[in-house]
Amino acid sequence: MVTTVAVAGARGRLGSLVCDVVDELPGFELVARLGSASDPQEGAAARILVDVSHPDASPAIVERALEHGQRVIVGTSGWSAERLESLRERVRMTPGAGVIVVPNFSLGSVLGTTLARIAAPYFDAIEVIEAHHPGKVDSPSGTAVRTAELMAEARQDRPVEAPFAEQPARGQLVSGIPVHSLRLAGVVAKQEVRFGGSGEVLTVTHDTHSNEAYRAGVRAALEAATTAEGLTVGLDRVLGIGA
Ligand SMILES: NC(=O)C1=CN([C@@H]2O[C@H](COP(=O)(O)OP(=O)(O)OC[C@H]3O[C@@H](n4cnc5c(N)ncnc54)[C@H](OP(=O)(O)O)[C@@H]3O)[C@@H](O)[C@H]2O)C=CC1
Ligand SMILES: O=C(O)C1=N[C@H](C(=O)O)C[C@H](O)C1
Repeated sequence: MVTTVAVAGARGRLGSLVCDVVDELPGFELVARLGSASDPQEGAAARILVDVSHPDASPAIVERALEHGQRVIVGTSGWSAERLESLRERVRMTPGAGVIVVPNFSLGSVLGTTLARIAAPYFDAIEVIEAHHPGKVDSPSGTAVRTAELMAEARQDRPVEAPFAEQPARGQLVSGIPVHSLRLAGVVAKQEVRFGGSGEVLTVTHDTHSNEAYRAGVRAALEAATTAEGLTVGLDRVLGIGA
């Protein structure tokens, strides 16, 4: 049986890669390439809706897909812990619904976040620096937000040291952890988590050099979406890393 797929944000940087992956994946068929001007009903018959659009548009796109009874993969940023909590409740109330939210489809990135989460309880000074291409519309990145939230959770919300955090140049506090965003020509995506200790600094760095880094994760999410039920968050969960 062929699994039909619609992609919201199909003409974007990530969307065009997702369309490529669907086209080359046996057993899947791309039936709708949706953009900001598409009729909301277009693609409603597809089994899976992949949302890789815009953080402001994503909640309504996901809600519509759930109303259509579609399985959903979300790659769009902006899904903070708070947004995910209401999505979890929405999915719980919808028998048979399956939603996979993947803040970052790159294996290296998700491993970097896992390592940062492991280190977080052992250092009281933590800062995140993320850099992206200048076309990125949001900051901080979804990956940085997710990493900060997971580190805070691993510390059982024991606050980090963030002296002078009220000064604008000290970054934006996410779950109490300062996050600094750079938007620079020449960069695709990069994240550093710096842990300050007594006489030492540990840095967990991940560099994305091209969108190809997302290909395997997109493929894994598509395969998982055919059977996934409930809300799954993170490529680590899709791949069973650290499970
Ligand atoms: N999870 C991950 O690994 C990754 C996530 N991302 C995230 O994915 C999102 C998209 O990034 P990127 O591809 O670089 O962005 P782009 O700006 O290149 O593409 C976004 C696309 O979304 C479309 N769009 C905007 N609003 C809507 C809407 N209401 N319905 C349908 N389509 C819409 C636009 O369509 P149109 O052209 O028709 O206006 C545009 O083509 C961002 O949130 C980004 O952070 C990016 C890379 C990796
Ligand atoms: O916009 C991007 O490019 C990316 N967005 C995601 C994010 O906000 O974390 C994932 C990756 O960093 C690339």
